[in-house]
Amino acid sequence: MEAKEVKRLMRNEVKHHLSKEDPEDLALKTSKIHNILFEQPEWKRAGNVGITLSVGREIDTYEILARGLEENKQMAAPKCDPDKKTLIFYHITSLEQLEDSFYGLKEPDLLKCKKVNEDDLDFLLVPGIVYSDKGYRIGYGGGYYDRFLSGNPSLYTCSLAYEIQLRDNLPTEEHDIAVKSIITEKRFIRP
Ligand SMILES: Nc1nc2c(c(=O)[nH]1)N(C=O)[C@@H](CNc1ccc(C(=O)N[C@@H](CCC(=O)O)C(=O)O)cc1)CN2
Ligand SMILES: Nc1ncnc2c1ncn2[C@@H]1O[C@H](COP(=O)(O)OP(=O)(O)OP(=O)(O)O)[C@@H](O)[C@H]1O
Repeated sequence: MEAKEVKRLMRNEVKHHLSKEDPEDLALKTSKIHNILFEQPEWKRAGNVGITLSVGREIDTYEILARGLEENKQMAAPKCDPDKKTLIFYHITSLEQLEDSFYGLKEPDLLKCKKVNEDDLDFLLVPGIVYSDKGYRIGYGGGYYDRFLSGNPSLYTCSLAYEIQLRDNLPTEEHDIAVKSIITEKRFIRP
């Protein structure tokens, strides 16, 4: 089977698994993950953080946004260009600067936000559905983050995941770029 097909199956399997989990259980795990994140030296040092706005069973990032703003960090969220499959980050200081976008996503409203210089980001939270302890990940299949990271190779990257999202032997393709760290409710993984 081709890597693409295996990725599709694994994505669906983990999504299904997540949909069966008890929301209260997940919320407890989320708070453990947040606490580990906020203790991380890279987070503490970061002045300019890129995050997505979580939807559905993704690990909550709204609390991360709030915490970052409290800690006087510049927080930035991406706007997708669905044709080119690229991401452009914009500074956000309030939820009022967000609007509903395609695919059920919340994205910055360009009329209300300033564009971020990619080189200024120093900490990027990378979303995904399935992860390996080598730092490889499977996302929604847009290739948005692989493309973004290939242009920003030295950026510090971190993914948040429940243990049940980890799998051994993820298929990898030439373009896949591993994240530098993964935080689960049980551990800090630095591949
Ligand atoms: N909360 C959140 N925001 C995020 C991401 C994310 O994973 N989570 N992304 C992480 O990258 C980007 C959005 N990723 C996307 C990836 C694919 C499609 C999409 O159009 N999917 C097609 C089917 C794709 C396919 O299977 O070929 C569709 O459903 O029509 C949309 C958004 C940026 N924002
Ligand atoms: N750096 C890149 N340059 C060109 N095409 C790319 C690049 N990275 C990924 N792609 C294309 O994007 C498609 C989707 O990639 P992949 O399945 O790895 O996405 P994903 O990691 O699940 O999604 P995302 O990064 O949006 O979370 C691939 O088929 C690939 O052709």
